[in-house]
Amino acid sequence: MTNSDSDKCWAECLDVAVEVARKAGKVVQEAVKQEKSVSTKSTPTDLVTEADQQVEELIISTLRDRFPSHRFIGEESSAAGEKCILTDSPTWIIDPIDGTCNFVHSFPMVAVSIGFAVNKELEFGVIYHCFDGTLYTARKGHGAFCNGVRIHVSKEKDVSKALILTEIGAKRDQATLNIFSGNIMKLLSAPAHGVRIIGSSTLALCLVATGSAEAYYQYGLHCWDIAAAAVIIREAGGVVVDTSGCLVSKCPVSYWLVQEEA
Ligand SMILES: O=P(O)(O)O[C@H]1[C@H](O)[C@@H](O)[C@H](O)[C@H](O)[C@@H]1O
Ligand SMILES: [Mg+2]
Ligand SMILES: [Mg+2]
Repeated sequence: MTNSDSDKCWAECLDVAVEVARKAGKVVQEAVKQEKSVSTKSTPTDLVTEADQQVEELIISTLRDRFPSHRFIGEESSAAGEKCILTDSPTWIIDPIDGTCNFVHSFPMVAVSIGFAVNKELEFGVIYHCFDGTLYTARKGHGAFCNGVRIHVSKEKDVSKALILTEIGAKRDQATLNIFSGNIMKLLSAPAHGVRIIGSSTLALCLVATGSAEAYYQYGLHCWDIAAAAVIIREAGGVVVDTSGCLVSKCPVSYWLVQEEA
């Protein structure tokens, strides 16, 4: 496939991703009003609902019909035991409901996140805010957008003039809580203008991409939380780094314990 052919192809995939994200977002909008059947995964605070599973099934089946040769990595498929295998094949990396705890409580910070990688490089990301319909998109080399308007990260470099976003994640053991609270104390003593936890890593990362906050950090994020957002952050002029401060240049999925096919 020539460069211009693949360029056209991934552009078409992005259009389909936007269509599917909106469709899935509408299902979430309806589901949030219904009675929810809530269960837990890795810890008592790692919630999952039937809606998470149904929305992921809707996204993957729609995309698989359109692109039968593509591969899929989904949060709930992974929870059901499917291995996350990243190869050079076109791969969709999906978080059907990001902010499940918020969804359960009808707290209005819930998103559908669809990332897309080829040759282990992230090509584009789509994040749809299920409550207010805001759509964040970005394609490698083509900029990042919020509802079609170009977005850019904040220019602020001084932590004492920064608003920082983070998430605790699902672990609540004492060691994790000590690290988490210790980091917040350090930031508040900097003193950062503020630290915020909104309960959706993808929407938090989109707020960084729009310049509404200076940084986001979290230990233990999954690839489906960050795949789409990484493209949006980079195309908005930001960087994605690992805990040692090194740039995560390849697709984070290959970075995070994803067994590469032998
Ligand atoms: O499970 P979902 O898809 O809701 O994603 C959330 C993660 O589970 C949290 O660990 C993480 O802290 C973030 O809240 C992230 O949005
Ligand atoms: Mg998530
Ligand atoms: Mg999720």
